[in-house]
Amino acid sequence: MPKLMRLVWQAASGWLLLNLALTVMGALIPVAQLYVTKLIVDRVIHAIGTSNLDIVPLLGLAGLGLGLALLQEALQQGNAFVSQVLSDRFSLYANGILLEQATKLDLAHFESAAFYDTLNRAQQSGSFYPLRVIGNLTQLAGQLIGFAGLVSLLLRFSPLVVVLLLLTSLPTFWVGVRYSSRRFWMLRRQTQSKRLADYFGEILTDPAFAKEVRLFNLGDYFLKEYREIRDRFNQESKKLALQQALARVGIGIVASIGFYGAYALVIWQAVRGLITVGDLTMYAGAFQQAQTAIQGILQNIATIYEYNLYVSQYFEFLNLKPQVVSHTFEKFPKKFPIPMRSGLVLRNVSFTYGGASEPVLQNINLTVQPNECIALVGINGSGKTTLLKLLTRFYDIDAGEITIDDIPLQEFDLSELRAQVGVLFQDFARYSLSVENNIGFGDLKERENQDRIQKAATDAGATDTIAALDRGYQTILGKIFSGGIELSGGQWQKIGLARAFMTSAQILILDEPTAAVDAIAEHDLFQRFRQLTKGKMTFLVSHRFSTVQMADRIVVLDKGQIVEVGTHAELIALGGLYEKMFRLQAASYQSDFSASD
Ligand SMILES: Nc1ncnc2c1ncn2[C@@H]1O[C@H](COP(=O)(O)OP(=O)(O)OP(=O)(O)O)[C@@H](O)[C@H]1O
Repeated sequence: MPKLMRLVWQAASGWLLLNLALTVMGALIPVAQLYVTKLIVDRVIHAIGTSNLDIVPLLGLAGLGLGLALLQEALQQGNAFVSQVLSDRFSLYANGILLEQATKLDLAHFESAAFYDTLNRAQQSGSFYPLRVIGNLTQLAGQLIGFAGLVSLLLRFSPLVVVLLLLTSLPTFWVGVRYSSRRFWMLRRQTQSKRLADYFGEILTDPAFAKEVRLFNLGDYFLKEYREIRDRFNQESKKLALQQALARVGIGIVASIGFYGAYALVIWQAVRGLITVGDLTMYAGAFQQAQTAIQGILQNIATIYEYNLYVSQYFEFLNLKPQVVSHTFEKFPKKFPIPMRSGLVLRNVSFTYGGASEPVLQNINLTVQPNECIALVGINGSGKTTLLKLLTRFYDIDAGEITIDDIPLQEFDLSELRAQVGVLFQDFARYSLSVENNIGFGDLKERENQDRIQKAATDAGATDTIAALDRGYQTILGKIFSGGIELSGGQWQKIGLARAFMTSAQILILDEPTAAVDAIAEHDLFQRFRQLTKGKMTFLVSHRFSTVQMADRIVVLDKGQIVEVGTHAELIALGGLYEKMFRLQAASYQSDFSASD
């Protein structure tokens, strides 16, 4: 609760105070209205009894009643406006914090189902429930003040009535809390199934799946799965709602007994002449309002309790901590050497993915000169991408050491390190934004520098692709937004490559960036890449040996270990795994050629 209060205060302190003030003022009006009604009734009865009607004070009281009613209406409308502004401000603030937190977390978080459960719950809870808690709290403050006023009226009549009122209202509270928490735990339990249903929904609506869904006729299957899960949720919800409704019937009976008991008492007192008819009207009204108020208060507390459970899910997400941080030397991180002198060294490096039982990389030893081009080769799953991800500290290693100019990677500021390692991954991002943005994001400060962007596009061999687009660099890519143009896989790769060329990083990594381009284009591209990156440390992963041969040295990985290192000629002469893979690919090309002959 204090955390939440701080959050709302930071988001919109002025609007929160205004909301509170208007609610409290609005709560006092019904009490004043009751008192004015009593004064009117007493005057009328007095006038009837004495046949002496003094109309002016009566009109004054009626005017006061009207004024109070108008004021209440104005306060209600004013508060509705204030609540809307508060709500808009807060949801923007809370969502912003959630997204900010998401950008700070590790890549490893995005590879865990538990993380997605937490994120999903935070997204569901974050924008709605915190404000509901605040709304209910201000409402509660108003209710308590209004209730105190009514109680002070009732105490003049009988403390017993107040006790009766409290006792007959307690079951409301109990039922409220019980069913709120049951509903909360039900929804929490359903998180993963709900995500699965959402996922099925996404498959049916996401363009990435649209082709296969039609081709394999998967639509009905996913729809059925979706409906089954949602229907199960509906059944559970219905069962709970029915139990809650029955419990509420019981509460209603208890409350009615309380109300009519007290009402009888008031009438009895009036009949005995102990109170005036005005008092009778006031007490009956006060009792009814007080009962509604206390039930409202207790129900409100139960609701706050329930909403707080949801809010805790929002904070659960905000409490996640990234593991990979610039922590060790936060105050004085080492400067990344520009230029690098001795280069990169991996010493006995081992790494296991979180949740995996076996290490994916074991005992890796490798030294790379600042101007060297290294090709990584190995069968699928041998650990090539993982090794490259360690260089950007997407994960921290379990054992060994990775250094640049003898400085361990952890001693650099994380963002400075990442600015020095430019990567184009296999699964690079395709932003459904302009070509200019897609390339410019490679160096955010230069994203409007047309010359840099055009040079990067030229280096990546993307100029022909861009020239063919109607709006050139301003063309929106992808089909999600109006006017968007979809590119082929190879064209997208060139755009991605141009983004990698935007960076002024000293280490450049291309992880199978050319899988979707043809062999000739790949050969051209790597030749250009070699020229452009002369003097830089570069890594490339490719399954095409014609490309791999261009590297200064080739590192062969097998089951997470380096098994061979050398030039193409050396490795062929060695007659090991590399030679075998090379021979197999050459043979398949030959058979392709002879088949086409
Ligand atoms: N995020 C991850 N979490 C857990 N295991 C992973 C993760 N990424 C990869 N792996 C596992 O690590 C091993 C090596 O994967 P990696 O992607 O490094 O191989 P690769 O050599 O680049 O393969 P490819 O040639 O198919 O791209 C594989 O067995 C894979 O299942």
